[in-house]
Amino acid sequence: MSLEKTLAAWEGNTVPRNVVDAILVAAGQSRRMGFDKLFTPRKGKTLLEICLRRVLSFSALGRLALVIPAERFSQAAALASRLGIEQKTCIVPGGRRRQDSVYAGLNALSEGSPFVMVHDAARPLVTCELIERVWRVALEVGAAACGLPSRDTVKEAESGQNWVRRTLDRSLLWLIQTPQIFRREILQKAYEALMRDTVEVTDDAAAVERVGYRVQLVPYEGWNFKVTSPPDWELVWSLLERGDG
Ligand SMILES: Nc1ccn([C@@H]2O[C@H](COP(=O)(O)OP(=O)(O)OP(=O)(O)O)[C@@H](O)[C@H]2O)c(=O)n1
Ligand SMILES: C[C@](O)(CO)[C@H](O)COP(=O)(O)O
Repeated sequence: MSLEKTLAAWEGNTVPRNVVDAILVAAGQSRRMGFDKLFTPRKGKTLLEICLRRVLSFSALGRLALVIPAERFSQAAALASRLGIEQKTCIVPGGRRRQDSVYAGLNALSEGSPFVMVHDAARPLVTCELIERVWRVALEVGAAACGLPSRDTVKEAESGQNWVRRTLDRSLLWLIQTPQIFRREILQKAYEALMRDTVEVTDDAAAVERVGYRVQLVPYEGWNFKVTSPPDWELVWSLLERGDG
């Protein structure tokens, strides 16, 4: 569906279909966790499956690039088949850095829907409502990222040391998360430049910012943390098992 038709459908309160392609990055090495946090099952479920099901509940979803470690191909293919999403899904081997994995996903989805969402599979508590909120903003302004306004005081330290250099104005600081949604051409341009310039970024919005686009932040206070180290593993499963996540 074209951008114009998408906007018209949205204004007419019809939920448009197939307008946001998604890149779900799941090709990290889980070094801080110490075991593969996305593919290791607990009571028969993996965080990857939980996250994927939540992304699939977004009704505007088009195609999906599932970016995984190459050696997990058969597991990912079995999951896609169990969920009945083989037609809409490309399973893509990831790269060394997160940005290489996103770029691999983007290339696999070339010439698709007018918007592309990037989401970390390591944030399995994402909800359909959150994705919709981010998308509404992206639809309006072209580039949107979910985040949490800082609730703590944030200090900058001396490089490599624990001495405080200064205290930052926290009213301006956000902790950035995914999902992040962009007009396709914006993300494409940003990633082409990133790869050409051999620059490293830690999120997709940073790639977009550096080629001159403005990204609007979407505040979210719900659970959407990145499952990174062992305490997060316990927390995420207890939230899921209690039905709170
Ligand atoms: N080369 C990479 C690195 C990260 N990711 C994905 O990007 C998300 C955010 O990364 P993080 O949770 O920090 O995962 P890891 O890279 O696996 O963690 P670590 O740095 O501890 O190894 C995760 O869904 C991860 O699978 C990826 O697809 N490809
Ligand atoms: C994209 C991200 O989730 C934003 O918080 C985060 O930066 C990814 O972390 P990584 O350490 O770069 O994998």
